[in-house]
Amino acid sequence: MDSVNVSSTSSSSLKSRFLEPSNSGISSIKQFSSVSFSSSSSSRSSFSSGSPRKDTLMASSTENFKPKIVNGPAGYVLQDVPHLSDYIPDLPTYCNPLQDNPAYSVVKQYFVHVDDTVPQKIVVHKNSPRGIHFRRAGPRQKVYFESDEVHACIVTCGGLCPGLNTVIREIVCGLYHMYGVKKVLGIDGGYRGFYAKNTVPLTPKVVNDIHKRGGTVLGTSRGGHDTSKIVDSIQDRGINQVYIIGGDGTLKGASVIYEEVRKRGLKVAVVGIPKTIDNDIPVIDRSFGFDTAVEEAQRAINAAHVEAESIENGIGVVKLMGRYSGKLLFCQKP
Ligand SMILES: Nc1ncnc2c1ncn2[C@@H]1O[C@H](COP(=O)(O)OP(=O)(O)OP(=O)(O)O)[C@@H](O)[C@H]1O
Ligand SMILES: O=P(O)(O)OC[C@H]1O[C@](O)(CO)[C@@H](O)[C@@H]1O
Repeated sequence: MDSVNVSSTSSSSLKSRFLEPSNSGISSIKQFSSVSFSSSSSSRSSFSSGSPRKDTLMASSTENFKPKIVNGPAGYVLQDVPHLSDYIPDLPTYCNPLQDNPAYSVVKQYFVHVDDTVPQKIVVHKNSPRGIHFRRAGPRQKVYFESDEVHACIVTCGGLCPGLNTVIREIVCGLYHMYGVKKVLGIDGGYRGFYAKNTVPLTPKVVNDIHKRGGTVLGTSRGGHDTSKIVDSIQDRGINQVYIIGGDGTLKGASVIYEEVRKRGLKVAVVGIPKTIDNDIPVIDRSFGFDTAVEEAQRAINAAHVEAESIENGIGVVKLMGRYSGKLLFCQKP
């Protein structure tokens, strides 16, 4: 599926992707699913708490990657994320602009407390350690950038997944309307777009209708990750917030970009937004696009079922995406 999607987007220009309607994300799921092959996903499926995607991420992260572990009482472990304040001393903070937003200011306790964390395992025994926790996502009362100081960029890498354009749109509209950020740049065609391609300014007007289309309006690619060239480009363009949407390879790429940013002492926030059509991310219930993938796969299965029923000894075989996860398969109605 990935190769079908990537080649279909990489041949079109950044401008035409914004102008022309395309359904490449969803229709290519159909396209792939309607080709019949055998399914082996179920034999490799895993629903254990130590999901393969997470293990892969942890084990094969970049050489320099050292997890930030904080131990607390009763066996509490926080597997933390790195922060600008780890390497930039005395970083000033500012009040979150959301506090003046009429839509939010009336809601009490809207902000996430800096010490809020989420447990990996919800069920624990009375005497067992409290276990691994992750930082809770959400808006903080204090932020580290002033609105007019922010120059953000967004890049999409790896294979397609339904919902990529919605995520791009939400970042742009969220930054504009909620945080008063006016400078957001789209990077064309994945990581290599940082140094080899065009960029496009993203505004709420530009992204207004993109959530109705499949694929990614920014284009995507595999390969082309030259860390120092990417960080040179970030530095040259004065970018200080980098939103990176992609799978495990992309997030390993984000991790090395962060390492380089840290090494150079830059005030640049690197944000990884996990994309997987396989829904194999622990802790969260659903990764974006998974429900659409389930629905579209169901259509292919229904079509194969009709075909198989219509002839004597007919067999319909549908191969689904899912690699070691198998969740796409298990969510189908028989
Ligand atoms: N270990 C790594 N270090 C730096 N960059 C990487 C690494 N692995 C992958 N990348 C870069 O990340 C981008 C996307 O990687 P990849 O093709 O593996 O897709 P992915 O993000 O895993 O998505 P998918 O789930 O669709 O495969 C590519 O530009 C690739 O060069
Ligand atoms: O091309 P490969 O290695 O078979 O990988 C395909 C796998 O990649 C994904 O598209 C994304 O993880 C899976 O859904 C799919 O099973």
